[in-house]
Amino acid sequence: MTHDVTVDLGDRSYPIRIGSDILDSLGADCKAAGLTGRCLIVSDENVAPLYAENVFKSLEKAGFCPVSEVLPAGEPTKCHEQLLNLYAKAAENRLDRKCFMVALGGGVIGDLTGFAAASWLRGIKFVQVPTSLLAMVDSSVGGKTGINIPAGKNLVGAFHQPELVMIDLDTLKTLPEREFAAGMSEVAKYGVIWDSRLFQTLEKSPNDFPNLGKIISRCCEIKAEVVRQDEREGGLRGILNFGHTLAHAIENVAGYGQFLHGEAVAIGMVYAARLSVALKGLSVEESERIEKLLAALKLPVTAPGLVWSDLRKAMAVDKKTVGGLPKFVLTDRIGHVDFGCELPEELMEEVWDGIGQ
Ligand SMILES: NC(=O)c1ccc[n+]([C@@H]2O[C@H](COP(=O)([O-])OP(=O)(O)OC[C@H]3O[C@@H](n4cnc5c(N)ncnc54)[C@H](O)[C@@H]3O)[C@@H](O)[C@H]2O)c1
Ligand SMILES: O=C(O)C(=O)C[C@@H](O)[C@H](O)[C@H](O)COP(=O)(O)O
Ligand SMILES: [Zn+2]
Repeated sequence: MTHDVTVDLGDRSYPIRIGSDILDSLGADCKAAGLTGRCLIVSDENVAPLYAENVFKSLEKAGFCPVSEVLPAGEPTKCHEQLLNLYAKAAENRLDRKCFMVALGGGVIGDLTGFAAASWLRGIKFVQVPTSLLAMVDSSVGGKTGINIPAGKNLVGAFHQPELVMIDLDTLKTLPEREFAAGMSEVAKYGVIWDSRLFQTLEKSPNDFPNLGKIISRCCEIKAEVVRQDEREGGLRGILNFGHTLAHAIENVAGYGQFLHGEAVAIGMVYAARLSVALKGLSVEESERIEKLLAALKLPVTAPGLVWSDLRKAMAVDKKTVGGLPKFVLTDRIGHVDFGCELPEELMEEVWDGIGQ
């Protein structure tokens, strides 16, 4: 059985299809979505051996002509060299404007492939098949695509919506524990920014998720609603960046290796919660609840060894920085946030000192 959440964007609307053991129907669903021609399936070295054959066969059976490209796993793959590599594959396989790409994997593959599709021939269609928890609840939905460059995280990219998002919950069975926890970080984010009941559900049993499908579906609903209201981040969409102002700086300064994105976001959310106590009247008790939940989800809540001046320098090139001032998403109570908040420099450093140690 499948369940659909719709991302409602007029003539660019698309379904997020959620179900178990549904990779076999990808080809038929792509056909139903009006896709045609050849397609380039992009995956990584961990995911491809597990799922690429199924996806390939399903697309072939539905009459498409698939070709595959398998990239190294991990954040460093979200770079311009791999983007050029995908353009080369697209050229070699004569991907024309009627063809499409399929991103099979986590957020790294989704962001990179989405940007390749957004820019190849000035834009061809693509499909997201997220296989990590993080990609299911966040990166595959909403059309933010892009790559990292040495100056910073996600600095080059485009808004380009997929035609379809296919979430096969069974693929989570092979996801490593650390990657699962990283995905739970973005799940907890939705609780803080939008849904206090979701936050409470996680608090009640942070190590056991009998209703994981429902939790994933709820996260997709929240993201779909935020994106419906503000596709290109003119305002409201900024709330999805809760914890990310610091997180992106941490990932960049640590060299995209030490911390997974979700882990950096967890540290960033602790930082944002503490800032919120100082500036938004968030109670110390609620700030501690956020911190306790993240720790219970097996996420890091401190980041020893990173130097504030390096982080501050990295923040200066973040895309949310305007006129040298980084913007933060802060919360006054669990379930509600404000975006675009500016802070005194001393406070930024003082609160960091409690986390960076
Ligand atoms: N576009 C957006 O809106 C958005 C939102 C959130 C995060 N992101 C981006 O997403 C990226 C992080 O995504 P991620 O956490 O999925 O990382 P990832 O793509 O590196 O995947 C995590 C790891 O798990 C492996 N993996 C994935 N699915 C698997 C499975 N089913 N079984 C076994 N192994 C599997 C991958 O090979 C990889 O090693 C970051 O670059 C982040 O910036 C983008
Ligand atoms: O979809 C969004 O909007 C988000 O902000 C989701 C974030 O979890 C994600 O990490 C996103 O890639 C951050 O985008 P950026 O434009 O701030 O780099
Ligand atoms: Zn994120």
